Formats: sequence, C-alpha cells, structure tokens
Amino acid sequence: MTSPPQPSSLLNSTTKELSGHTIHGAATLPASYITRSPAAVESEPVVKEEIPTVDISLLRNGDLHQRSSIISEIGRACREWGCFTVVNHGISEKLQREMVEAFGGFFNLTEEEKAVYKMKNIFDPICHGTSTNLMGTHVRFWRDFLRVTVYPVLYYPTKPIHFRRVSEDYALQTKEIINELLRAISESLGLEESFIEESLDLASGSQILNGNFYPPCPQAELVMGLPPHSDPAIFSLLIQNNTTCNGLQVLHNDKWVIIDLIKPSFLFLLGDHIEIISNGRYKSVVHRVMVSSESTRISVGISILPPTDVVLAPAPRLLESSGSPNEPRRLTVKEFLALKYQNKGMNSAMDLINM
Ligand SMILES: O=C(O)CCC(=O)C(=O)O
Ligand SMILES: [Fe+2]
Repeated sequence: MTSPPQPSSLLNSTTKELSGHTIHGAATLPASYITRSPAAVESEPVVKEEIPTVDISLLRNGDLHQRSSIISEIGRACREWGCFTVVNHGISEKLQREMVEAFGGFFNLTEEEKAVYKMKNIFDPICHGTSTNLMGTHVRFWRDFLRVTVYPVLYYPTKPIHFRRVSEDYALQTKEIINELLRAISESLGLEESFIEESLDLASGSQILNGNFYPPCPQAELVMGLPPHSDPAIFSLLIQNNTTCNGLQVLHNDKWVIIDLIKPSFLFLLGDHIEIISNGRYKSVVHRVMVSSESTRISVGISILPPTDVVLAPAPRLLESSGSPNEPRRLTVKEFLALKYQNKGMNSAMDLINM
C-alpha cells in the first residue's frame, strides 16, 4: 500500500489521483479545495423543479403550425430559463452511452498516459487538465476534464481505442441537431433562420467535445466540481453517465435547481454568445456542479464555437428596441473571453459588452 502523499504533492495531483488517495484514507483535502462553508451549504436555496422540455422532432417533421409552436417554446425556454431538456432528437441511447464511456475510459488511463494531452494553452485542440480555476484565483475545483476539437479536424486521444470512432459519429449526428436549434433560436428572435450561423461565421468555426470527470470526494459538501458560471459559448448539449449524483444545478429565480439529466434526453445550456446576439433578451444560464462522496459523475458536452476573430454584437434588428443609452461594444470572441476571465466570470455577458 502506498503512503499518503504530502500536501505539496497533493497540489500537483489530478482530481482523480486525489480521490484515490483520500477517499479510503485521510479525509482532509488541501485547503484550496474547500470553497463552501457549512453555513452556506445549510442556507442555500436548492430545489427540485421541472425545467422546460422541447420535442425537436417537430422542427423536422411537424406541420407549419407545430413547427412554429415549438419555436415559440424554445424562445420562451431561452428567455425564462436559458436551458431546457431536448427530447425526440433521434440520437440513440447506445451512442450517447458509448460517448460517455469513451471519456470514462480516457479518465481511467494512467496519469502518465493522460499527461501527453496536458493543457498548455486554452486554445489547444485537445487538452486534459485538472481542478484549476481559469479565472485565476488560488481556489481549486473537484474536476478533471478533456476537451477535444472534433471539427474541422478530428482530434482524439489514442486510448481508449474506440474514442475516435465514437466521437466522429457523435459529432456528425449532434451537428444536425445543433443546426436545427440554431435556426430555431434565430427564428424565435424574429431573425432570418440563418442569422446566427452567418453572423458568427460558423462555416469557419469548430465543434468541441468537453468531457468532465468528478470522482468521489471525501469532503463533498464543502467543495465544488465547478463554481457558478455561464459558458462562453453559443450553447452546449449535455449528457451524463448513469450515476446517483445529480450534480448539475442551474440558477433560476435566485434558486439552484437540481438537474436530473435522464438519457436519452440532452440538456441544452444557453451560452454567452446568444445572450449578446439577442441583446440580453435571452440569458446565458448560470450553472454549477456539486460532487458526491460516493459516485463518480461524468458529463459530456458538445458545442460549436465561432472563429476567435469574429465580432460578438447584438443583432442590429434587436438593438433598435433595446432602450439602452450606450452603443454596446463590439468585441471579438477572443477579446470577450479575455475580458470574461479578467472579470473572473462574475459579470453577465451583456454587462461585459456594455461596460
Ligand atoms: O458537468 C456538468 O454537468 C457541467 C459542465 C460545465 O458546466 C462545463 O463544462 O462548462
Ligand atoms: Fe458550464
């Protein structure tokens, strides 16, 4: 049996290593992981509530009336929640399971094998990282991640062996749903259906897979998998493994709503880019991740990103009626990301644009 590592080496460990070292032994984590006080845990409003559900088969196969009523439902969900459950999307539960298992297989490789993909730059097309907070503080979170660009070039870890085939199929099949949702969201804002696609030059953009790994944690109540944040993205579609831990929570009307992510549905999470295009009519959803002392949670998100030099700005048609006294700033995707990190993710996307 190996002896428990010293505190300094714990700080260089991945979350997975730390979980292995602590869960069966000493249950004390390095102080930088403790981000919640018992009093805060007690007093936070956490509730179970049903979030909107959208049947997207009706975008494809419904008659005109059904299609327009689904577009209104998508609009309402984006306005009131910034998230919804996507059902009847046509992707098999088998492919979803294989995708989650492929990420699980990667996270369970040895630390040496995973280190090949260690993040050097946040724009690396494939990168693995752990616990750190990109917002720049000395706080750490209970999560390992692997981010992989799957389009226009398919990157993949060489192990597990089936990662390549599964991620290629998954990227191809989800792309259709992503495109349908992009068109529906544009229409729901009263814009041409191709507006978002064209204004963000998505034909030159990329498609990204994000795998998150949250192993059991001995002090689960006091740590966070991910702190409250909105995604600097257009939107993501999320799935998770079969776990007893419903770790994801979204902020709605000042309460944290626990998300029960049941396969084969996807969870749609609206990101900052659409908040900006919609001139704040739609809000990117603030969400956070809690962890469990017993089970491992794996989540996989897929999203598309515009080229980093594309300008993020409200759609001109939505600007006229906004009533805002100032012209919003025109920031490129790259500048927006830098500003978001500079402000430690504390401001909404529209606040950053209007600053
Ligand atoms: O693990 C989750 O459910 C959410 C992950 C997440 O919020 C992210 O990767 O930005
Ligand atoms: Fe997120």
